[in-house]
Amino acid sequence: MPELEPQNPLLNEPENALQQVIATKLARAVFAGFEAMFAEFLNITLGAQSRFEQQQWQGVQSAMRERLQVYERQVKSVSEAVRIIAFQELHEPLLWQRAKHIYGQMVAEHENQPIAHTFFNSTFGSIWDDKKIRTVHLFVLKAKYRAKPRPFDNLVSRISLQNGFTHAVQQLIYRQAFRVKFTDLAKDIDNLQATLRLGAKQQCRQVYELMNLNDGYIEYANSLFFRNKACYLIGRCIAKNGDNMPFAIAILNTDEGLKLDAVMMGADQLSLLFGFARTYFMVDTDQPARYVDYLSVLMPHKQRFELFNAIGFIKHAKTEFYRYKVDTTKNSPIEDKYIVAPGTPGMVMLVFTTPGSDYVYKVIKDKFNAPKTATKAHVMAKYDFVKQADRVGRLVDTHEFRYLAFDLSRFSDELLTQMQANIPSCMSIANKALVLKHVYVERKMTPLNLYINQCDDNQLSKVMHDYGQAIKDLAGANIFPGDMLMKNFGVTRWGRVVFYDYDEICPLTQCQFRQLPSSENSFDELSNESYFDVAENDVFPSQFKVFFSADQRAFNYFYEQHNDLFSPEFWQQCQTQINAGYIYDVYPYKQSWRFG
Ligand SMILES: Nc1ncnc2c1ncn2[C@@H]1O[C@H](COP(=O)(O)OP(=O)(O)OP(=O)(O)O)[C@@H](O)[C@H]1O
Repeated sequence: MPELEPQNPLLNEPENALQQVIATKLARAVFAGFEAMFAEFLNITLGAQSRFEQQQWQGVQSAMRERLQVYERQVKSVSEAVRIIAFQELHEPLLWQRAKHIYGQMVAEHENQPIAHTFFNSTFGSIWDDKKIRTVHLFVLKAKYRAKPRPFDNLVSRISLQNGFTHAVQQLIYRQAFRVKFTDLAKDIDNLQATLRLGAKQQCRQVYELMNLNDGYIEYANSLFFRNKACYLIGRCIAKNGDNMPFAIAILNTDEGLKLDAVMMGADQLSLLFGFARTYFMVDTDQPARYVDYLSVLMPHKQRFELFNAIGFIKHAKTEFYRYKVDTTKNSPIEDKYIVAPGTPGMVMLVFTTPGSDYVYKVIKDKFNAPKTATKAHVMAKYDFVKQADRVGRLVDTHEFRYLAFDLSRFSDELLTQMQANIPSCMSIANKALVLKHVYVERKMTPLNLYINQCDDNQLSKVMHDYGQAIKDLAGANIFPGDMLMKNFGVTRWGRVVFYDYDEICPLTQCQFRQLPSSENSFDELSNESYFDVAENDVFPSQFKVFFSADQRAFNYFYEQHNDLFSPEFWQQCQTQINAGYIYDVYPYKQSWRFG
């Protein structure tokens, strides 16, 4: 056990010897919980390769859900232990300050110190009333809690180009050990090396020249990245002068065997793979923070919290997000105020952002506008459902925060008025801070209903194609958005359509898709009352046309490409496949990038 620093003023009082003993036990319990959490998380992750090799696609989905439960389960178990250990001193702030200090020393040299810090914060948060939590009890903002980038040399391997680029590419693939064989490795390697050469020629001249001179090397991450039905080999081609081109090679396990399917090159293409609407990767490493450092080198514009999130450390990602939020607010001009998010105001959510921010904040309203009848708990359950779902690149990831503090001076008057009217029970103002008791944070996009106003014909056709494809991808993943109006979808900076309004979302298999019965009496159809019985889960695809009532041009493009969505048969067929256990292929790269 590390010695406590004598200079700590808290520890100089002899009468506190007992508290010191208890604090040490607390710290040890939290540390043991952290290690147990990490081991359990890792064990699930370690199974990813086997599941991939055996094509256990249902198992992939359930492992993903299972892994999402690990952290909270361990926090719960530790907090139960801690309640016994701390007994009547459980809510003694000084005890926790001591425990934090001891814990800080215990994990000072730990490989995963940043995540261990977050675990302490979570345990503390699960015991204390959120209102009483002060940053002095947490590892959050101070510079000393922020991990500096560390070397990642032991996470990667390098292959010299001295025997030629093609040889190095061969080596890169030969070194990957799988139980399943490649169907046509020679062809795959040929495709891969030709595509990498072309990519380097277009994106990174220095790398291209050295490929031709057999100079430089290929570097790759020793751990593979698994997600859904694919596995990714990630690395970069590096020229002698340090210029480099990152890549991610997609490997599929088809019925005929393994196959290299595509390669993404350059930070922008890799970003698509690590996008915020995708499920988390399984990366079998016990050094996740260093992996984040490595990924930051490959994708410098991705924030650390996005990368922690991408590899499944979603709770620690929240700590990192909080730091990012505080820093960006501090560094942004004072005029960059919080305003109501552009677009159609929600009936359920109050949504705000700043013009310069990449994020929106969503708070559930105290009362929902008609015709919404759900409850707060119901809406939260829907957001939870999405968190557990395979988001297939079409559902924005959300991060749930409690008691998130904002700088009050940054709120526009209009937004404050709206907040006071719509979310009074969820906000409190103290001194210079506005605190939200519960808020979701998600990536900002351009709402589709606004996006189409700026589109020329070509862009409109493209985005309508992707809108329909988004609905189809979701259907394939057993998700029915419920409300498919354009205002509920956003367009990313890559032009991808992603859904973000979750209060009516549900499993596709729970819906009943029906043909609209034709009326025997022509007056029936004009009546305001339904002329046939409608159950709560009935859906009439022919009525989806109303989503476009405001824009005939958009409807025409949509209908041209996706008229199957207007018939019940399309949806029923999806249901049959889902019920038969089929899992659709969803590629995080363009069809045209596939090797074929
Ligand atoms: N991720 C996002 N990026 C940009 N704008 C967003 C985002 N999420 C929501 N908005 C904006 O906020 C509005 C309301 O959000 P959302 O649809 O989630 O709320 P809601 O109350 O559930 O809506 P509804 O009334 O349709 O149920 C959207 O119409 C859009 O203009």
